[in-house]
Amino acid sequence: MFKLVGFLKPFRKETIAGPFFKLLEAILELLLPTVVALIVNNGIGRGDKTYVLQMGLLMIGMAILGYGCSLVCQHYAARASQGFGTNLRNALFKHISSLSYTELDRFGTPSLINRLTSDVNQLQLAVAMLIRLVIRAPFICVGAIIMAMILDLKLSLILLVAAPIIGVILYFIISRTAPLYRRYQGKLDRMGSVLSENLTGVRVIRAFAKGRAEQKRFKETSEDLTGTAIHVGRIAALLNPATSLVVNGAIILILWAGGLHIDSGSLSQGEIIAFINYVTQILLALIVVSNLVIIFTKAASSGARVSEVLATEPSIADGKRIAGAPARVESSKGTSTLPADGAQSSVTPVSNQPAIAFESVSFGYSATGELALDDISLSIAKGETIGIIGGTGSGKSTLVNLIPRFYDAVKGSIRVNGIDVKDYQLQELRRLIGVVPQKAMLFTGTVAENIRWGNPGATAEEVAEAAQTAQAAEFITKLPEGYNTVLVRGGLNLSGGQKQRLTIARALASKPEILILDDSASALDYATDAALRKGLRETAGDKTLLIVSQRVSSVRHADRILVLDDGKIAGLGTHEELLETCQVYQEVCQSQLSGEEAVS
Ligand SMILES: Nc1ncnc2c1ncn2[C@@H]1O[C@H](COP(=O)(O)OP(=O)(O)OP(=O)(O)O)[C@@H](O)[C@H]1O
Repeated sequence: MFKLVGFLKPFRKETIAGPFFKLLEAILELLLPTVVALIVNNGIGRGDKTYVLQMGLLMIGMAILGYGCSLVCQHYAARASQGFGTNLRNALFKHISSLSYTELDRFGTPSLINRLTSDVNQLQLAVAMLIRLVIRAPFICVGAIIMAMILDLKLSLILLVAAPIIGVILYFIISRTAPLYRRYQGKLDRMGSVLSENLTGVRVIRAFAKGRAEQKRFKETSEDLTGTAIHVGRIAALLNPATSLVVNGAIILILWAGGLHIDSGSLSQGEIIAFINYVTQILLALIVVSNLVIIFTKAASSGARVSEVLATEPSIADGKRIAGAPARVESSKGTSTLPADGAQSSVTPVSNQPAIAFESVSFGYSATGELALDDISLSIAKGETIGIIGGTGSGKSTLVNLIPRFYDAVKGSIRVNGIDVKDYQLQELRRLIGVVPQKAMLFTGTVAENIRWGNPGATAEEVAEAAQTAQAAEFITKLPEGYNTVLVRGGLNLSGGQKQRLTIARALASKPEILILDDSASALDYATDAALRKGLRETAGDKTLLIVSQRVSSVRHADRILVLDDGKIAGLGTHEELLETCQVYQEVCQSQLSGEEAVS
């Protein structure tokens, strides 16, 4: 939590000067009732108009000066809070970008969005209040009590009794609202999650006519959130009336006791007016303090949520190997050295080293849960095309996600070009691998910009070539502006198959050594899928290709096919070999291909 204070460092001047000017304003405000008392006693009481005029002008001067001070403070508070918010948001975003899928899965997207937006906003507001009011309100409270004590010590004892009562009220409210604010933020995350599911899955919801059910689910989540907000609001709402009650009670007592003092001549009329003015100032300041308490209680829970993300260390960090430095590779045939050759890729394959090697790899998504991959050993030669097939949930995506270290294996090791993936700099490793995920994801921008995304230096010819291989060139040329057509919001204006082909073109344009297609041609018709595989084969060169698919037709022409079943290897070989030896593969083929197709 204290780490967050560091984000205020660049605004040291504002955080010191802001409260200083506010303090000047508060001093002027504290002096005003005394000036009023002087006007009443020395001016009005004695009928001295000149005195009243002079002191009146002094009051106006003090008010203008106070206003000026307040404006300067406001300016500093705005600069510091906005700057703090921007820096914190940027740092949080950068940190979130560095987290691995494991941490991102743990927090969940809606919660991270809430932490980046509403929690940072809450902290930003707290900073503004910190500069504008945190010093001023208590200063006015204490100052007004001191001024009142100077005026009449005995009368001010009433205030000294009222102060601890207010302290108890504040403690009662804070101790009850703080946990509720945390619960409220959690429920806000839950509502974000329901909202996000509904917006992204709107087509499915409509197709299944689940609109009503989803509206009901959203209403329930929303009402749950509202219930907590009302509950916490009810407790927090006690603060102002309770404080007012105590202070007004004190005012009544002061008026009663003050009246007696005036009668006895120990207090003047001007002084009692000043005294009541001070008590009113205390009341107003206490109302501000009460609201500050609510703002800071909320900010404390937001701060804890933001700090939790910032304190989360990415479980997947860069390896020891410095990008560009030669790497030592241990193999059964001895140790060789990988030369460093600059930014593009410092990893030069060592002869006889497989492009990818899994050695007794196991993986589970949670430390205690089931294994999604169990003891996988596999070696893929450079330039080889491997098809990966298996039922849903058999571990196909999990297996390929371990290669670019989206997740880390819990047991065993994975080597790329003979080097443990954990030894690579992440950027270097991921530059070697092009991944086309199951869900096509494009960005706002032109078609060409999207294809160039992984390789901004790609020439127009390279972009066209990648599109051609991905079977995207034809539909791109038919778009209104061809390669300059702007894709809106993740490619909303494209069909599922078109989006998939563009994501494949994007991966190809970055010229990876290893290309992983994770069920990324599922929306293509059989003819286009076949043309895509032909294009990939013709242009592959020594590129290693991993094709994950549910369709036998997509993998049957691969050099070898890996069959996964419940996280384990059920078979590995050519289509023909597996038809002979692997029962799982036979069953998949039987369910998809006619007898003739299967053996042809
Ligand atoms: N992010 C995740 N968190 C927890 N469990 C997961 C996660 N992703 C996948 N799993 C689980 O891991 C197992 C393997 O999933 P995986 O996505 O690798 O299967 P798959 O063979 O690619 O399936 P499909 O063909 O349906 O995409 C499944 O049991 C799945 O429920």
